Amino acid sequence: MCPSVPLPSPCPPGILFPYSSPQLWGRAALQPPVLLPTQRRTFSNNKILVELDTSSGVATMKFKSPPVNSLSLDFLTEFCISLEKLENDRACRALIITSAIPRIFSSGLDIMEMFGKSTEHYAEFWRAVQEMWLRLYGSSMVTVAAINGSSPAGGCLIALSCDYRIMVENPKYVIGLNEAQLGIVAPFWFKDTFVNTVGHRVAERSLQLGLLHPVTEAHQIGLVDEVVPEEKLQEKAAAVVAQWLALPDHARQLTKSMMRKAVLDHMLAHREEDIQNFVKFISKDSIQKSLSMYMEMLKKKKS
Ligand SMILES: CCCCC/C=C\CCCC/C=C/C(=O)SCCNC(=O)CCNC(=O)[C@H](O)C(C)(C)COP(=O)(O)OP(=O)(O)OC[C@H]1O[C@@H](n2cnc3c(N)ncnc32)[C@H](O)[C@@H]1OP(=O)(O)O
Repeated sequence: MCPSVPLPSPCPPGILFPYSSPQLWGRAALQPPVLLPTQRRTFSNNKILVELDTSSGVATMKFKSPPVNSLSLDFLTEFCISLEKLENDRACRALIITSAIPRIFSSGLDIMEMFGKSTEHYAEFWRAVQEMWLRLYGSSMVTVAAINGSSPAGGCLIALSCDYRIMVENPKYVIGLNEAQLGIVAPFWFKDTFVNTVGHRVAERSLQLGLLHPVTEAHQIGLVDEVVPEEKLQEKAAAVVAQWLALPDHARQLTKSMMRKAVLDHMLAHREEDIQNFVKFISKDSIQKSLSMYMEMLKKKKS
């Protein structure tokens, strides 16, 4: 597996020698020595911007879907395509997810995708939500959420699915699984992801009350790992990634898989049933009414 490569000393600049240091362990290190003409690769669509620094193996993904980065079917599709590209890119070992929209990380699932649509549409939408979670929670990359704004429900799920969460210190920002406040229910795999992060008791109370936690409280309950001033966010995220990348990828990845496997397997085993449950639940008149009232409330809040 591990080729023994004679290392010149010092290494010529711009040339990557596999296994030369812990920082080079992993997918990037499995490649033969290569010249690095450019160190940055960028790809973008109208919802998401991704920049991969091929020298460090770290990609930064920025959500840029105004007004609030809501997770529409289009957004989820672009998100999954971006994740797949990075996962299959041997030069990429870590991903930082953040937002380009001021004050909002993501407003969660796009409520309009769950309102007044056909059962076929609900099924397609829910499959896309599942796919996003399966890819992110099951990612072999180091994943860090750099949360620079509010992050309710599906937005919180994205953060929870990462390996580490850093949130900007701002009394106006909130994060949590607030589904109960909308008159809907977080599905079992949202709940499992939450429980795996904050523990059963905290999750039970927070979910039943549909709480959106201010940043300091989110830190206290372990929903976010660190709180930093806005201007330190990217620097902190890079430092955390460097710490996690200092370990050999295979050991970290196998450990991650061991910790998350039961929850991922459970969802995969019940995927079709979960879609049917979602479609049945969301199509109910009472649920449609709750969503409609919630959207009204959001609009009234503005005026
Ligand atoms: C028992 C079996 C169960 C099986 C499973 C069944 C159940 C289903 C589970 C579904 C899980 C759902 C997960 C979700 O993610 S639901 C979405 C939850 N999200 C929210 O509650 C956030 C709502 N939004 C806000 O609180 C605020 O908008 C804000 C994000 C804090 C931003 O505030 P602000 O900057 O003041 O902006 P506005 O409120 O003025 O919003 C701007 C426009 O964006 C629209 N908007 C906001 N959020 C959403 C959204 N999530 N989806 C769609 N649209 C959204 C808002 O209405 C404004 O639109 P307008 O300009 O046209 O008025």
